[in-house]
Amino acid sequence: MSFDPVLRLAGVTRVHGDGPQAVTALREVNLDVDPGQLVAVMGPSGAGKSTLLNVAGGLDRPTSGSVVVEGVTLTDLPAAGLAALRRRRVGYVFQDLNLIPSLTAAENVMLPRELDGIRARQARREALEVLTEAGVGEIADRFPGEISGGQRQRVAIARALARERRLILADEPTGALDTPTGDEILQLLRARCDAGAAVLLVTHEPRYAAWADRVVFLRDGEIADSTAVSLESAR
Ligand SMILES: Nc1ncnc2c1ncn2[C@@H]1O[C@H](COP(=O)(O)OP(=O)(O)OP(=O)(O)O)[C@@H](O)[C@H]1O
Repeated sequence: MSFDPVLRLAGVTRVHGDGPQAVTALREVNLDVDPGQLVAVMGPSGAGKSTLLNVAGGLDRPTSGSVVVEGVTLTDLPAAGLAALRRRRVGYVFQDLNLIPSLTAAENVMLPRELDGIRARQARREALEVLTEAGVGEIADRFPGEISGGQRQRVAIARALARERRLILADEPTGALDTPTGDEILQLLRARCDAGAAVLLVTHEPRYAAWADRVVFLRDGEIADSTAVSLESAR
């Protein structure tokens, strides 16, 4: 197993827009996330948390600085290479979930694998496995409109965790879930971490940050503080 960071941000600055409207969402951010580490990102609204996640996963490009995922510098990759790397190595859970309404839960989970040329049967087997792990195996053949909000959230988590994605990026994955369900989602992320993945989790909830190994506080696009968590008893 390699001990290099799964994710390395070096001197990352992201300016949205230009001229007088320009907003510096990230300013010279340096951040490493090692295999097995869960890093929580906290900070006030507008601090740059979502921008940080988008840049880390190659959905957005930094204005300057570099982003390296498992030794590959995203900023050097052409668009096609970047898309393939995102599908294979990076799992996302977005606030708005982004499930495709015309596909069943299993098909939503299978889609990125099939885009990578994996046969449907194998992709379905993997999807059922990870949906079961996320506690929603029984609704695999239902459409997003036919399941509850909490179940949709678990399907989105399952999609992010499918196969050996090594970098999981989660933006408020517990959303409006009740506390027990939110705790279960955190348990799933934590288990993936313990199996060697790196997780970057944006959360406003201190109770969820307690599951992290480290909490990074962003303020005005800068890392204002970075604290190791040793609250084993809080989990
Ligand atoms: N596409 C964009 N164009 C212009 N400005 C943007 C864009 N995306 C984000 N911003 C600005 O960049 C700053 C950081 O936004 P970001 O969404 O990263 O913050 P956040 O910490 O995730 O906020 P929240 O907790 O409210 O989701 C904000 O000032 C925001 O208005």
